Amino acid sequence: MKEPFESQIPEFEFLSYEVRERVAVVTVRRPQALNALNQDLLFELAAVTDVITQDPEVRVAVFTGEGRAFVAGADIAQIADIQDAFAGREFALLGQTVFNEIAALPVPTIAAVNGFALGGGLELALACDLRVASAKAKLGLPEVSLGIIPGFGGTQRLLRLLGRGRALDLIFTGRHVPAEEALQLGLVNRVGEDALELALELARSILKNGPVALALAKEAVTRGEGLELDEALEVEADLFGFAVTTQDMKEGTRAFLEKRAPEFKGE
Ligand SMILES: C/C=C/C(=O)SCCNC(=O)CCNC(=O)[C@H](O)C(C)(C)COP(=O)(O)OP(=O)(O)OC[C@H]1O[C@@H](n2cnc3c(N)ncnc32)[C@H](O)[C@@H]1OP(=O)(O)O
Repeated sequence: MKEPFESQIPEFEFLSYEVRERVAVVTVRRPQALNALNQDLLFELAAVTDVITQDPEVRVAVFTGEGRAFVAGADIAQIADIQDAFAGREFALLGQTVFNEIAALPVPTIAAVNGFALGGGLELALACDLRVASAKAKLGLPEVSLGIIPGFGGTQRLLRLLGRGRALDLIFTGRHVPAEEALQLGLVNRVGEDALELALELARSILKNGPVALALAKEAVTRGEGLELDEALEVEADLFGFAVTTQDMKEGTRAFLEKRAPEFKGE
């Protein structure tokens, strides 16, 4: 007999994982250190991406933090112990690999920024597709204040999201950007009282749509980002071609013509 999926979920020390109405909620739980990312926590984040990918229930994933921080960065005590350039590069590559895995998740991902999202914390949020923040959240890349640079993808993902001028403003000053300003900059998509509630509300509005179409749309945007426009448009056309072959397309178009809500199966 097949084991229920829940029994295959590993025990996490620094994370909790739960699924609420098809939304996976991953909560980073190391509140005594403002959820700073030590190496074990990074390994657990990598493991949880496998869980999300394999969990048949999950259609959207939300990442958030326990207590007053989302994630206050990589663990500064561990960084202080790094002895040479090789080990420093390995540390950056570890964080980049884990965040690449999060960025490559097939389902839409949302960072619910409930408090400080600094350094590696903002880099985690930047690896998600969308970011929502509570009004009290503060976001930034303060690495230069420690004599280092963002190393978990921040220099590249912030550049792509905000453009060179605004990215370098945040990277050079290392300042903590308040949520309202982050909204104006386009660093976050929405601001409200409670980041998790906001993320779940956003997830609900995504869940109404065709699951395969969501994955294909994410793939089109992701693959197109690094290409010339003509090549990127070819990728879009190919993925559109795939979308029209799905059961979800048949259901979505039929439901429209029959003036009823679609019932997508993700096939
Ligand atoms: C490649 C990636 C590189 C990086 O990510 S480098 C790290 C970038 N992040 C930062 O530079 C932020 C560091 N943290 C802070 O600046 C402050 O915290 C805050 C402004 C976020 C909050 O300040 P306050 O409210 O005064 O709290 P508190 O007493 O500083 O922090 C509570 C406990 O949390 C620990 N902690 C906070 N951030 C980190 C961290 N990133 N790494 C390791 N520990 C951290 C502290 O040390 C302390 O611990 P204790 O109570 O034992 O003194």
